[in-house]
Amino acid sequence: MRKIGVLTAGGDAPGMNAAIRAVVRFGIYNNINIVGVKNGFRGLVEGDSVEMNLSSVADIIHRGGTVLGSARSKEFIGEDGFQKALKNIKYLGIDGLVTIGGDGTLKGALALGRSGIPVIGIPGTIDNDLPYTQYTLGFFTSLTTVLEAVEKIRDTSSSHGRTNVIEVMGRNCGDIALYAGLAGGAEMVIIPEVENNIDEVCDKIMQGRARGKKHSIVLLAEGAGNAKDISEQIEKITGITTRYSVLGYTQRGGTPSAYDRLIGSQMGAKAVELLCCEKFNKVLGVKGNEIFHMDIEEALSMKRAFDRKTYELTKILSI
Ligand SMILES: Nc1ncnc2c1ncn2[C@@H]1O[C@H](COP(=O)(O)OP(=O)(O)OP(=O)(O)O)[C@@H](O)[C@H]1O
Ligand SMILES: O=P(O)(O)OC[C@H]1O[C@](O)(CO)[C@@H](O)[C@@H]1O
Repeated sequence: MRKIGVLTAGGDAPGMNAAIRAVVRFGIYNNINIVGVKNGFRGLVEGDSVEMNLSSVADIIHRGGTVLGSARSKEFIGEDGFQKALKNIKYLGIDGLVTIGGDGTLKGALALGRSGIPVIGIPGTIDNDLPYTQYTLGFFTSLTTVLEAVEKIRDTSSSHGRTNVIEVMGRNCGDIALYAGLAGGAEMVIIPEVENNIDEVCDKIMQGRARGKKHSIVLLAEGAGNAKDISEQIEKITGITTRYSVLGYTQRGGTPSAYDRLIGSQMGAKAVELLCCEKFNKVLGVKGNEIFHMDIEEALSMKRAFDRKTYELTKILSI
């Protein structure tokens, strides 16, 4: 490996900068040139890149977002764009590529791998929706941000004796809502993995009231419904004033947590190591305290196992 490229695609996620930094520094330490591809796969299609040196990644480990920029590139998926990307990879002299992003990014990496480009994927998305890995880069930072919001909203919920519905991101995955629900002591979580039973949610709120609870927090995953509709339904059934907040992009930015910096750094270095020992077309993941790798194709074929235990526990602990 003489030259490795690195790109970030899809939604940005805190911890991506730590991973970029590790690819660059670990690569240079091993006498490999590193090129940063700008704005995800769009940068490959357009040949937009920058040679990276030790200073290119100085002062970024603690920053959210991605210094390389990100994009959702439709052009790359089309045949013309894809061929342009392959041409630019050759032109830039890239021998191997590290992609950082979610499931779409992994599909892009797999397509390149099948065309003979050695690739390694790093899972970077706040959604935690990749079935093969316990955690993705950005998830824990996002959770922390959600918890800060939950705590602030809980204050006003208690003061006014209201119900507050908080809508969080996650696309079709309920993990942000579920884990923030458990860690934030929410009364109920509404997630796509479990059929929404509004009567059960309302019963829970009323039970809480009956034993003197002042606040009621409902965490809603974006994939399970709309905060305005759910709030209106709750207010209608319970008769309790119900407000809603949509946390939106606050969840995707901000200072990466210690955990996201750690796994970002470990994965960045591991990606370079795998390319150097000719282990190609792999994706990295987390299991317990370990970083592991597996074939991208196999990882993409896996189905998500729903964490029902955590869901049940969240319900039990909020009685
Ligand atoms: N089937 C595919 N084949 C080739 N490339 C793909 C495919 N799907 C997605 N991509 C490329 O990967 C990019 C990132 O994918 P996508 O926009 O779905 O985000 P993601 O990686 O899933 O991240 P997030 O989970 O944060 O949304 C796309 O913009 C596209 O360029
Ligand atoms: O950046 P965009 O295209 O608005 O995408 C938003 C989506 O991206 C994510 O932030 C990350 O996948 C999702 O949680 C959300 O639904």
